Amino acid sequence: MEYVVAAVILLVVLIVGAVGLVVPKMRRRDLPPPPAVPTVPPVEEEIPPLIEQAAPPVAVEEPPVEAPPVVEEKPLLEKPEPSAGRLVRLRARLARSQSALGRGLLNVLSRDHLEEEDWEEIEESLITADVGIEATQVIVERLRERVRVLGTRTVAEVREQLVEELVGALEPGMDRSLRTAPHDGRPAVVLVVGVNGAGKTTTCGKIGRVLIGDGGSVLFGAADTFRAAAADQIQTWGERVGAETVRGPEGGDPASVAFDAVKRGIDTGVDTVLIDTAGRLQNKVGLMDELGKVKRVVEKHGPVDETLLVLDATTGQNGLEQARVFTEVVDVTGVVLTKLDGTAKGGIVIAVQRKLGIPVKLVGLGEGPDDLAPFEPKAFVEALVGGDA
Ligand SMILES: Nc1nc2c(ncn2[C@@H]2O[C@H](COP(=O)(O)OP(=O)(O)OP(=O)(O)O)[C@@H](O)[C@H]2O)c(=O)[nH]1
Repeated sequence: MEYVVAAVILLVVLIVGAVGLVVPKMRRRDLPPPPAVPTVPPVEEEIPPLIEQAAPPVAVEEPPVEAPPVVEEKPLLEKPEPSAGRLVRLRARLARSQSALGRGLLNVLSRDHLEEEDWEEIEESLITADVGIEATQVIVERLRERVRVLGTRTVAEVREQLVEELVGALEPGMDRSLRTAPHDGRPAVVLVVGVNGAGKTTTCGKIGRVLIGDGGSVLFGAADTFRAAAADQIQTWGERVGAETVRGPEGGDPASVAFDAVKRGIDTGVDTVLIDTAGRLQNKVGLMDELGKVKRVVEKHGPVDETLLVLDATTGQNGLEQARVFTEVVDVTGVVLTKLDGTAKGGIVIAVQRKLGIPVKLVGLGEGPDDLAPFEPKAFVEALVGGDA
């Protein structure tokens, strides 16, 4: 029995020993291989922030730094030339009239004896230059008389007398000043009227430049609402010299634009409000309705100071008929004769004044922005006749 117990114990010891040897080996085989690289915790990549955080304010007091002045970018403004002496400067623009009228006249006047047909020739020259039949007859009659009575002989003398007669026909005593100065605490109001294409919008812009050139301030009212381009056109003129333009919707009520323009002019304190009107000459009643309303509405602010009629010199005597309609509709206070540079018929100035009884106050002598001059009878006639001034 003792032997059996000892054998069992021996067996148990042997089994335990064998298991103890085998199991650790198996365990070692089951384990995953150790990582090849020793693990370092991954470093997260740093993404730069979109908005840099301002550093926390430092509580150190620093002397105040003056901010640099803000330079506002303004468009370069043009500085129109003053009106004085413009006509003399632009006299060469009357070359076409001068060669047609002046040279012809001086040629006849230089003849030794002025016979009947010479006087007829002089008469013809004046009529061709659009002086008008009536005015021509008066001028020639007076000149003839002077030559006869004074026994004038030299060309220079006859030229001088002719100049005097032409200046006389232009009634140099007429008031040609433009009423554009502010008064009674409000701006002067100028209406610019005339048929389409006469140069009305352009002239309105040029007048604005004349006034600015002479030291005033202006505001434009684009009351020609029938032609969209007219409002753009006048606005461009204004922008070039820093003048504001009040405009309305295309096809809108011209009277309402004119009213708003004058109101704005009063509010901003400009010297003159220039209103460009539409000149559709469909019929007299239509024109009267349109311009009459503009005038009535504007006059709610106070009377219109100046109504300038723009006439195209190249339309000659025909233009005079159209002009007459305007004078019947509105109280025209002055005429602006445009495009005198494009015609040989500069004598139209005399006819216009005589027929309408209204002074020519300004003349257009080109398409340039400053090609508008105050009308001076003596300087104009001298340029027209040419020769020795
Ligand atoms: N040569 C010359 N051209 C001029 C003169 N005045 C105006 N013009 C030209 O005449 C054309 C007509 O001028 P606008 O001012 O548009 O005429 P408008 O009367 O206002 O015409 P609407 O706006 O249609 O009523 C333009 O080409 C001007 O440049 C001038 O004194 N001499």
